[in-house]
Amino acid sequence: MKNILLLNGGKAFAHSHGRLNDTLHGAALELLSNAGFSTRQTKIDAGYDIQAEVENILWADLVIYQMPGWWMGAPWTVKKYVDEVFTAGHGTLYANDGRSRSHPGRKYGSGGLLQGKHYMLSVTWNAPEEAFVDPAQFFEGKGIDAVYFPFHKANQFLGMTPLATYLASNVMKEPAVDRTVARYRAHLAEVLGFVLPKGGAES
Ligand SMILES: Cc1cc2nc3c(=O)[nH]c(=O)nc-3n(C[C@H](O)[C@H](O)[C@H](O)COP(=O)(O)OP(=O)(O)OC[C@H]3O[C@@H](n4cnc5c(N)ncnc54)[C@H](O)[C@@H]3O)c2cc1C
Repeated sequence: MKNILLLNGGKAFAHSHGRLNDTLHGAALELLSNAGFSTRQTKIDAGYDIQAEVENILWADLVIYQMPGWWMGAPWTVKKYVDEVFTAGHGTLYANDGRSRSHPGRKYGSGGLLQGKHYMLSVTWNAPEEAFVDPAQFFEGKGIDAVYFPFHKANQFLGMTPLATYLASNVMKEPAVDRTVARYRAHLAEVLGFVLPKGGAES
């Protein structure tokens, strides 16, 4: 894995200020560039060229989505990015929906052209960790990836495979930004298989 596209889905709106997502995005960009990866970045809320984003995804071996949890999923700006960029990628990001005329009921979702590439979610939530993992709490113990099931499936429709999700929870009541950034750096080093530079270990 060499080329990494970092998508910053942070946005200032209501009680989200976008700063934590900017901070995590910036920390990842710095860490991964220093670790020798080639990086490109897009701040979605600042605007983007749809065709250039298709090219960025084709260039990338890994796409990282940094975004806040808004109403149980991705912000509308990130959903719009997916709708615009993935749709423009018909013929390059995906060939078709994967079915054949002889078996119209089978293999839906297998027409992606990005086999061998990966994507990763890094998400910030007001909800505490327990809300995701405890069967008695709001998300019924289903975990963060169940909450993002359609978002995962959109990326898998292109043929990409997920890397482990990074969840920063309780970020409004207890931001603990230094610890959140340190955990994220450790997560990136672990999933990408490199050693954190000295002083960069989880605190
Ligand atoms: C429309 C909407 C819907 C939402 N829906 C949900 C939902 O369904 N579930 C849920 O759990 N949450 C929900 N939220 C909350 C949302 O997930 C959080 O507001 C968001 O994750 C915070 O990310 P941010 O980048 O905007 O952080 P910010 O608002 O920028 O920062 C969060 C805190 O961290 C501090 N901080 C950030 N960066 C730094 C830094 N570099 N140094 C020091 N301190 C820093 C800030 O001062 C603040 O206290 C929703 C929010 C909105 C606006």
